[in-house]
Amino acid sequence: MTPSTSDRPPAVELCGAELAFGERILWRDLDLAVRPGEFVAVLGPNGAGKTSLLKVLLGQLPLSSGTATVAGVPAHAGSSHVGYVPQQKTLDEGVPLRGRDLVGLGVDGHRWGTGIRYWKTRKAAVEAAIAQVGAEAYADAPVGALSGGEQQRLRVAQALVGDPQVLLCDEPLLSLDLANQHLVSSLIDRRRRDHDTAVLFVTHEINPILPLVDRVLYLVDGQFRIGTPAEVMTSEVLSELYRTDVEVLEMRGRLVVVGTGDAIDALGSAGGLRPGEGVHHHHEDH
Ligand SMILES: Nc1ncnc2c1ncn2[C@@H]1O[C@H](COP(=O)(O)OP(=O)(O)OP(=O)(O)O)[C@@H](O)[C@H]1O
Repeated sequence: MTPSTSDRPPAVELCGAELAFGERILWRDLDLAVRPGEFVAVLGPNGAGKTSLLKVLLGQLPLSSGTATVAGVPAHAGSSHVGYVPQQKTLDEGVPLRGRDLVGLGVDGHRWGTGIRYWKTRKAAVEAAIAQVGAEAYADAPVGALSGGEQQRLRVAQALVGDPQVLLCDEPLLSLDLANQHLVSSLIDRRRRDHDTAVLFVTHEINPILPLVDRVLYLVDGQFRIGTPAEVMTSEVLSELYRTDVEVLEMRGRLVVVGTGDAIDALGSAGGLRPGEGVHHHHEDH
């Protein structure tokens, strides 16, 4: 980290944050300051409140107490400083959108004036975002005809088109093959390195992004830990969080977590690892 990075205000800041639904507290006393350009992985089992955390930062869910600040202002819906990359979902063949139309949906042009000037700036921003993800070759194809990986690259472009200071990613690698997982995560990594965009990356599987992760926020049943992967992804810390014996094994640069009761165990211990598997909690589609 350069000194100039630490001098700047955090890209995302949660202070004493609590989120509860009725009696049920998802998390409380959460303090987290994400630096510009920092890559934070948000991990935890189903229902821990990972997606809800992103919703708070997107201004779609209010905190029960505490504050959430994004790019220096309270989290609010429609912020042009925030880009959002959702899960990969296959778009129907019949969807009458071209790649560049999908990217254009990410434009929030109120900053760009009106009339001709608006359209010129908009077009340039869409082109730049398409170039950032290397999608020029299929930007004019109907999105329904594109592969899952190509669609997901366009969704990253859609998230980048507004030149965000913060990128919120909700399992963006889900159902992508290994090559596309690598491609999409490299795009996100390059964005934060080139533009100092902070990244919050919700995932059930840390291995595909492990080399990129600066810090981990691990949420389990109201408890959480924040630290580097080496600090958090240990048998001791995860056993404390899950309140049961959990073992973290390192195998050829990948982490395997055994004992959480999640499907992670089946993947980690039954029959050995296949490529692309590792720390992998059970996942249901939303
Ligand atoms: N608006 C709401 N009202 C009541 N309960 C909610 C609401 N939104 C989410 N929840 C509950 O909060 C819990 C956390 O949901 P969330 O989607 O944040 O979990 P998650 O960690 O992202 O889980 P997953 O890994 O399954 O995606 C869930 O039990 C969910 O049912």
